[in-house]
Amino acid sequence: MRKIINPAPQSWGELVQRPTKNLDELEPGILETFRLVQEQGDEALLQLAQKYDGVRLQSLVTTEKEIAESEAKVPQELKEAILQAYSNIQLFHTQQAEPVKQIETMNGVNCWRKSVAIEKVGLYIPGGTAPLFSTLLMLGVPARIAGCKELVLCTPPAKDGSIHPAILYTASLLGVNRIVKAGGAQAIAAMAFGIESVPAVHKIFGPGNQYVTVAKQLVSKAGVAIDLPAGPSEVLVMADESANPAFVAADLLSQAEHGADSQVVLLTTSEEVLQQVEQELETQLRVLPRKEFAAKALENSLGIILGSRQEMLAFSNLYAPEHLILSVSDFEELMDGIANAGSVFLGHYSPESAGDYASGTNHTLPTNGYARAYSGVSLDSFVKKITFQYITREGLQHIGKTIETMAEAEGLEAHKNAVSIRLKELNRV
Ligand SMILES: NC(=O)c1ccc[n+]([C@@H]2O[C@H](COP(=O)([O-])OP(=O)(O)OC[C@H]3O[C@@H](n4cnc5c(N)ncnc54)[C@H](O)[C@@H]3O)[C@@H](O)[C@H]2O)c1
Ligand SMILES: N[C@H](CO)Cc1c[nH]c[nH+]1
Ligand SMILES: [Zn+2]
Repeated sequence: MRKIINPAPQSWGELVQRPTKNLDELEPGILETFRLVQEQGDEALLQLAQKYDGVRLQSLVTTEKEIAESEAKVPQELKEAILQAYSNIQLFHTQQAEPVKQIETMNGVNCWRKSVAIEKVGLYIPGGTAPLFSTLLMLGVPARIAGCKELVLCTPPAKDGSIHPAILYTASLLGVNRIVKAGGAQAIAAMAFGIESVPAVHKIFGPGNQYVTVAKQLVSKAGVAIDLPAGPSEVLVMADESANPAFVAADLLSQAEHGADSQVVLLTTSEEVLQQVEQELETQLRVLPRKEFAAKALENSLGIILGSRQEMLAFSNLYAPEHLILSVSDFEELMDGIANAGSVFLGHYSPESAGDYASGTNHTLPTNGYARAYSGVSLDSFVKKITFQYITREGLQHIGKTIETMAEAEGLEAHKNAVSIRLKELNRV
């Protein structure tokens, strides 16, 4: 972790840059993958599974038999945990449904807006280095609440060609329609363009590594909707003297272990806290199974001492972290000043892992500073909001002149006439 003491505000812009490769560097390789998928369909996915996942697949689509057999491979304790998380995520996301509210803007002019499900959605579930079945809950539960009809899932296969049983078990709970053994940019291309084994979808969801995230951004330029750029995980912790260094280190490592390209940031006003957290990082890292990933991510990470709580808040807002933990006393004082963050964890007993798995909030969140403008996945992500209007005869007489005047001023005579022709008829009656 790079240690920085009281950096001048002019240098903050550079400090908030993430260690990930930029779009220009990744784009040529990913466009080549798109070309292969568009030209060769299934065959390209089979070849790329061999190249990137080290597996020679017989078939891309998971069979009913594989799905049925997975049930017995998931321990009872894990099934119960998945069901508990499912229930909390369902409760939290169900509350996001907007009631249809009809507004009469003028007498007889009635307007309303209704959420209508996106029919075909593609769910990318990361699996390159860990089988993130929790992500399937985060995407599948709101998709089902919204009423999406067709759920297509893509996830990279293991070396033996299988999909992790917990992913298959969760997919069964959600009634996923098709489970495809494909990861990376090729999976995103397949869901965007459609190939023999993978139907084209209307919107692609889900987090992933840099390749997956850039691939999603590129298909969105080609007209397929995506949820948001949700790339390598990150967390920023603000810690004061009240923080427990062991808790802070554990939270930092929880996101560092996702991958070498993750970044974690500690902001503190106390040199002593920074030292203690560094010691804890060393101790906890030693016994971590994924220490290679975490150690690499820590090399790209920052420990920054700032002059005040307000400075910490200002830096955090500029950084716009995916996850923000306020490990400070009186977090209430800072809370309202948060302008940019994907998801916020308050106090000393709200570990980030709670949001990753089971508290109910969504863990598919904007990274790389996109939290300045994007929200994480929610029920809204799975619907279009369609507006309706019903204007009565009386209503048209009230609003007609306004429309005619504006249309005329824009020089759009046909627009004006669509009103005038009706008003003439109404005035005859
Ligand atoms: N922001 C969020 O909401 C969120 C949520 C969960 C996970 N994540 C992130 O998702 C990521 C998961 O990454 P992962 O790698 O474990 O799984 P992944 O499924 O995202 O990526 C694996 C695929 O990447 C492709 N790939 C690997 N190396 C490649 C290369 N050199 N060139 C081209 N393609 C290559 C392969 O096709 C492979 O199947 C992590 O970075 C994690 O932090 C983010
Ligand atoms: N922290 C990840 C989002 O950045 C989500 C996740 C899934 N499993 C564990 N963590
Ligand atoms: Zn996580």
